[in-house]
Amino acid sequence: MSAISLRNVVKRYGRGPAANQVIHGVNAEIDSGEFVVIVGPSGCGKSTLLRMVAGLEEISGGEIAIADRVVNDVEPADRDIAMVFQNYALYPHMSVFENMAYGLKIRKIPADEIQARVDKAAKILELGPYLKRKPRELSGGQRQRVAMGRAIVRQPAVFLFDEPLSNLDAKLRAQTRIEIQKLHQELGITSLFVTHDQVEAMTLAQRMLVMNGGRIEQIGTPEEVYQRPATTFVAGFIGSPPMNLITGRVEGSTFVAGNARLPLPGAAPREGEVILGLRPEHAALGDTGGWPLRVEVVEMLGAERLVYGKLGDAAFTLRLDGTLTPPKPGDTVHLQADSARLHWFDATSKTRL
Ligand SMILES: Nc1ncnc2c1ncn2[C@@H]1O[C@H](COP(=O)(O)OP(=O)(O)OP(=O)(O)O)[C@@H](O)[C@H]1O
Repeated sequence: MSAISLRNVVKRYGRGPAANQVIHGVNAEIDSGEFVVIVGPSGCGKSTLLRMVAGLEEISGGEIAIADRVVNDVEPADRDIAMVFQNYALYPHMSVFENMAYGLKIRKIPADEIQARVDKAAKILELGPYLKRKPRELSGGQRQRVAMGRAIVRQPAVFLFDEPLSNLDAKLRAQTRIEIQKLHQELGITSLFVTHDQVEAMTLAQRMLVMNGGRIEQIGTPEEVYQRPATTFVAGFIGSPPMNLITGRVEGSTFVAGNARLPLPGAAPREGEVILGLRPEHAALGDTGGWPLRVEVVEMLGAERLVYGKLGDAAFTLRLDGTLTPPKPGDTVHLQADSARLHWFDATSKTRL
């Protein structure tokens, strides 16, 4: 059974010829208990898609089903979902307990049941000592946990998260990511999580849905998306620093990019115009031969070093173990790449060959 089905989902803002289409026929099936992350750059339509699942935006075309029931015309309150927002949306005049209990109270859940559910959620989220405080007396991370607690007590079929970590500092964001993972392992509730942060997407997702310009570029596990990106967009978006992408021509066993002639370590999928991809972490330094990289800048990041340079005219980034003796600006180093690590894309359609 699919917990959430998106079938040819379309969104237009406005009507008639002036309408602005922002979602162009999205299809996806999310299994019961799955944690799926929608990731993509600002403006790609991920919040719009999530808000359509929540019922906060009208669906202009296609169908959305939750637990096999089409919900296009179902009110948000009747969709059996709970949403956690970026700004937490807590009531400032209510205590933590009251914030968590509010949604249950208006549903006329008996008081002892409310008490039991809030106590359980507070225990899971370690909010017990703060139940009497007001939101202003909490840290950002604690407020975020209250927002999650409010969603948990509802016992919904689906959790929807709209960039819930983006107001936290880097350290707290990493901690909260781990808490969300634990929560999912414990409760097993189907979750749809929106973020523009690819690290957040990679670490949280069982499957990720990579969006660009209102379309899905790829759906897959983090491993699939990292190891076999379906398009140059995905190749450049997932992974940090991004994959090196070089446009050129395959001529026999040589890749010609501008004035650089790079010997290929294995067979290319085709002759002629292509885009060659190689991740910064997948090139090694050799003694001679290989690809000559002219070093321009070297950055020390602690565990690793980033080397920025040029292969002919093409920019190239190399990631090295921080303990290795680094090359210096002005040096030419010799890159070795394993044939299995090369990615090939069609130069026109930008899809994987
Ligand atoms: N109410 C609206 N009226 C008209 N256009 C809108 C409206 N809301 C969003 N859009 C447009 O729809 C597109 C998708 O917006 P959306 O907020 O879904 O993107 P996003 O991927 O979530 O971006 P971000 O990460 O910046 O929040 C954008 O081009 C945006 O300008």
